[in-house]
Amino acid sequence: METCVFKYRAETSPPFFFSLLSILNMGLEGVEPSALIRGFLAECGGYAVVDGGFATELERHGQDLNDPLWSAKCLISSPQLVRRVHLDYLEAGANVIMSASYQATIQGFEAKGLATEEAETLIKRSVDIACEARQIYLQRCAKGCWDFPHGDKTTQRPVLVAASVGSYGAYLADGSEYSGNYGDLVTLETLKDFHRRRVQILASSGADLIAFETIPNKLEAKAYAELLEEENINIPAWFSFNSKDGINVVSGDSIAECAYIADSCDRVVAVGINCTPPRLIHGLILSIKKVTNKPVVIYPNSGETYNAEAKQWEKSEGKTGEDFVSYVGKWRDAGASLFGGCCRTTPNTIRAISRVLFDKASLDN
Ligand code: MET
Ligand SMILES: [Zn+2]
Repeated sequence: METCVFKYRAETSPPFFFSLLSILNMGLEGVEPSALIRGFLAECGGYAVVDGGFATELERHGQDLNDPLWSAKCLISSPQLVRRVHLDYLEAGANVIMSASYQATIQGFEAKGLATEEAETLIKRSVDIACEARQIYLQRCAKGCWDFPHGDKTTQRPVLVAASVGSYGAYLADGSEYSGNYGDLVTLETLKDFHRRRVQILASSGADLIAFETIPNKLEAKAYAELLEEENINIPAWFSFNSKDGINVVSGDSIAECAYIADSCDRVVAVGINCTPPRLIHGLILSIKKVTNKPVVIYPNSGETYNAEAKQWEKSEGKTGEDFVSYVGKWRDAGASLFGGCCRTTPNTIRAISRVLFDKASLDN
């Protein structure tokens, strides 16, 4: 297996690349996958920073993503902007950037008239673009062009590229991404067949891990876990669920049962929550910690609610926008290890999270 970060080793040679990434380069055979993420977290200083909202950041840059492909539309129309947004998150302090493949599906591209081969190339391209951004970023760091938001400027910050996988509901673009209700006709096999090819492509794309994001129900978590085993996927994965009530995932399935599915799969190295209001995160971390010792990843949305009729985001109760960063210390104390943002969070959110985690002064406050 080739991880695209590995080729930077000769140029940069930070200790990180000899430890974690040399293991990653060997694949998962013979290595306890959780050791990979723990090594990565140790290299990061105990906690890692994940990037922020990707699609909504493309929108902030003027893109109209009112399209079934959502952010994946920009893989065709604005690949430079995709790279730029990755770079903005790296510059803001992210240790993990997620590819623009969330809603990039073979079925979705084919519905736009693309050939299967073109669709597959675009999915792989999403990871290539993220890897290019990382290369540019690391080269700029090596030249000392950019200041690190934290830490020793002579040390390379570890950066992983995660290949994003959105749910079947995200592809349907019919609201089921946030209801988790696929109806009785959708079975475990339907979901595995839907995701299989994209997961295969992403597993051999050069990404360091697969981020299964915004998982709305137990069935889809089970489908991912079985796919990882059946296809012998040899890069690690994380499972991240979404919730509307802080108790269950959006379908009503219990977060404990969902987290247990993730815990039972050796290839899953972190479990968590994304695209969920910040005020619900604390309780969810505690519930997840009860069923797994795997690191917990959380990247809430800004706390605003999308009004589908008015086609706009509206303020809701609790802290929203940059204010939610004040919760980060509490989430860390509850046991989370990876922190970022989802929809409507920005590079400023990520910069602020990075400051809270790594700035000694703010930790003591
Ligand atoms: N990583 C994806 C994004 O920020 C997650 C979307 S959640 C609906 O675009
Ligand atoms: Zn989101």
